[in-house]
Amino acid sequence: MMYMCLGDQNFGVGENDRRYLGDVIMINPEGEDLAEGEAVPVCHMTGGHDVSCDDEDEDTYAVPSDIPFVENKGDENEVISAVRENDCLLLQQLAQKNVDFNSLCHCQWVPCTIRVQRGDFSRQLQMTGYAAIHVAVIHASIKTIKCLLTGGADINLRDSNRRSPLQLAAAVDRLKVVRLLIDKGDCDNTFLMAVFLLLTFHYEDLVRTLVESGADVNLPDIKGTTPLSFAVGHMYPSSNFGTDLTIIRILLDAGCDVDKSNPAGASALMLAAGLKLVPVIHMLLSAGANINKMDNAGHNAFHTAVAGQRNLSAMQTLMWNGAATHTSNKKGETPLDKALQFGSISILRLLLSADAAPHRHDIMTAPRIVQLRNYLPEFDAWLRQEMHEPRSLRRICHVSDMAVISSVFRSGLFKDRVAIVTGGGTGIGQAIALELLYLGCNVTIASRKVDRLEKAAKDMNSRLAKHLNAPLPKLNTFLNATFVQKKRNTVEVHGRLDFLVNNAGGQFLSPAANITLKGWSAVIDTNLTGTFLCCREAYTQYMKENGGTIINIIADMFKGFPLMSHTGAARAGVDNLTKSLAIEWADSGVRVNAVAPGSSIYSDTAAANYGSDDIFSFIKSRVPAKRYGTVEEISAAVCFLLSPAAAFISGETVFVDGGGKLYQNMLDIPDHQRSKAYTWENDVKEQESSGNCGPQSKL
Ligand SMILES: CCCCCCC/C=C/C(=O)SCCNC(=O)CCNC(=O)[C@H](O)C(C)(C)COP(=O)(O)OP(=O)(O)OC[C@H]1O[C@@H](n2cnc3c(N)ncnc32)[C@H](O)[C@@H]1OP(=O)(O)O
Ligand SMILES: NC(=O)C1=CN([C@@H]2O[C@H](COP(=O)(O)OP(=O)(O)OC[C@H]3O[C@@H](n4cnc5c(N)ncnc54)[C@H](OP(=O)(O)O)[C@@H]3O)[C@@H](O)[C@H]2O)C=CC1
Repeated sequence: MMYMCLGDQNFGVGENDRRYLGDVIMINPEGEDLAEGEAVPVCHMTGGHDVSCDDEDEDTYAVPSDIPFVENKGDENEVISAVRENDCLLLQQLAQKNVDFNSLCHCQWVPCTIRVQRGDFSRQLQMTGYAAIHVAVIHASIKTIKCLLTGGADINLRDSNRRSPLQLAAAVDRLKVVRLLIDKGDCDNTFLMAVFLLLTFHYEDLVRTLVESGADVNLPDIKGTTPLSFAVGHMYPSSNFGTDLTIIRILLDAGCDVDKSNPAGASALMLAAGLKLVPVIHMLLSAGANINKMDNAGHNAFHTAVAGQRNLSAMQTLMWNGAATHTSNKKGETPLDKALQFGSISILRLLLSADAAPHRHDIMTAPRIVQLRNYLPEFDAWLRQEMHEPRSLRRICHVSDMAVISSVFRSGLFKDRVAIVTGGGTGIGQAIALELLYLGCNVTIASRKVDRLEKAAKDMNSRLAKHLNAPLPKLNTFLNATFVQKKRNTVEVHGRLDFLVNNAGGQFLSPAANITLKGWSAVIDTNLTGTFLCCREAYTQYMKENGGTIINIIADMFKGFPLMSHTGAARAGVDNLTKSLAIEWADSGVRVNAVAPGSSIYSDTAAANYGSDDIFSFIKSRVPAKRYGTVEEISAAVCFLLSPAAAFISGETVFVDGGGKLYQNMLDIPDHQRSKAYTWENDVKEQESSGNCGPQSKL
């Protein structure tokens, strides 16, 4: 099988990539890593040729002189020879004689390579099996090309590498020829070609113009490749930023069918998963891509990510978004089977942590795993433990299910006090509300969903009745139409407000680049503005005159919060607000503190917010304690800070995170070469290339 070389980057093409990429692959400028079986160039022309044709006048004879000629004169036909000579007269005569302008040269081909340099780009092009039109778009003048087309040359004719004239013209950077061919409008799926041009030369305007003029953005090429999968298939794994993502955005906005498959049944999401394009995966999922769509062989995107190996970040992203992690392909193989074949410890860890390995019986004895166990005693010990430890998150959740209630604090500690716990109907907030009630406090829980609040209140009351050997404190629920309204109501009901626990909050996972203004505002309003309003009302309505204690639940965003930038910003705001209020309101006897749970406090509702438990299993591996935190552990810290034992603590943030903040960041950064070192040598070179106009500020 021949592979077509269009670009300048190296995908490290594996079997899996080939299946999806068809006959299009990238190679690096040195031409390394060519696919196995590819023709070896015997004539290798190199050189820094700037072949831009911007000064080419279409009616002149101008042909970029520095494009190396395709060196193959074997048995080229007379049409090709005329093209090489730019002999329009001869071409006209041949046309009159009805000579076929479209015959491919089938001779003893000597494949040869043209290497073209344009700015930082370098690409090479292997020529085999071409016709006059292919030679023309590389070597001939515009006039000759027009002659050829008038004489019947097919504008869409593919060379034996299936390249169209338009692709070739683009590959050697003959911009005027590109424009001529596009203007002719006959090119096969011009839109797909335009996407190629955008990828290669950043011709964004061209794509936008075509979209505006109603191009069919879903039209596949003759091999069934759609513009979207073409774009995704040509991206480089570190394409986190910049134009590459712009392309996907343009295509999606233009109405590309996000799930359209190629003939192998593969969707753009599968390609992105196989190529480790995490930001692209996010974009496609946000655009509604079917995460569990299968190709003809029964693989879904998760299979593809596993098959791509070293694709942990892609696998994690898919897992967090609810991908099925243990379905079988048509051969009956699951992702775990692949991991066992590869003997990949990291993939195995990931699958086990996510309970994606139901066929455990064969893990210990899989040949590659046996080898690894023999070589790596630590791995062997870890695996043995994994095999014997119950791992289901559900089971962990049941442990924390608060069927019983207890507290390390003395009973009656908060007797007759009054608290508001926002978000008190679920997870952490419910645990705080329950412990406060258990310690004698009257509590109002508030949130958005009235049915949830009422169910929670009923449940909490019945549990308290079983476990509290004292009169039940009051438990109210309040549906917060606005935070302000909620506070008024509570103050009226109990006549006092000793404690405010701002626990309500949340967010959704998303790369920052994809967060809409509405989404950003929703998270900032809920977590930062909502907390501020609650604090303000508690203070102005009651605590200013009577004192009180406020606890703000934030999050461990102190190393940044990648994929949760909105909440990171909001919670950092609350962290600072806590300090400001602690000082401003100190003279009213108000203490204000924050509690920062690590990102590992499991509750059903928290997990449901992310569509699955996977995010929590992943996080566990990044917590020094190597376990989930419990809602009781957060509640205990809150009760301590509310208690007199913390009377001298204000403006503080207490981390309850198993040491997580000292350990790893949640996001692995893919390998990349986008960080350019500053050295004096580079600095001098840069000055020289910019015309040496003296020292320039870098700011
Ligand atoms: C590396 C990762 C580490 C992860 C660590 C995890 C640690 C943290 C754990 C926790 O915090 S657990 C607590 C989880 N619980 C919650 O998050 C509570 C529920 N959450 C929400 O209700 C929402 O997330 C909310 C946005 C905070 C509040 O939503 P609100 O009701 O005010 O607005 P909506 O009408 O629902 O949405 C408005 C707007 O926001 C955008 N948006 C909302 N959800 C998503 C989403 N899942 N994906 C993308 N965008 C979303 C969207 O623009 C919405 O507008 P419309 O499009 O609906 O018009
Ligand atoms: N679990 C964890 O690992 C971590 C949690 N946190 C934070 O701890 C707090 C509690 O989370 P957790 O218990 O785990 O998750 P939950 O999803 O169970 O809790 C979120 C609560 O907030 C309420 N809520 C959300 N938005 C609003 C709103 N706009 N107005 C009023 N109430 C709202 C929800 O109720 P309703 O839907 O009825 O409105 C729900 O009761 C949250 O702020 C969370 O972000 C921080 C770090 C880690």
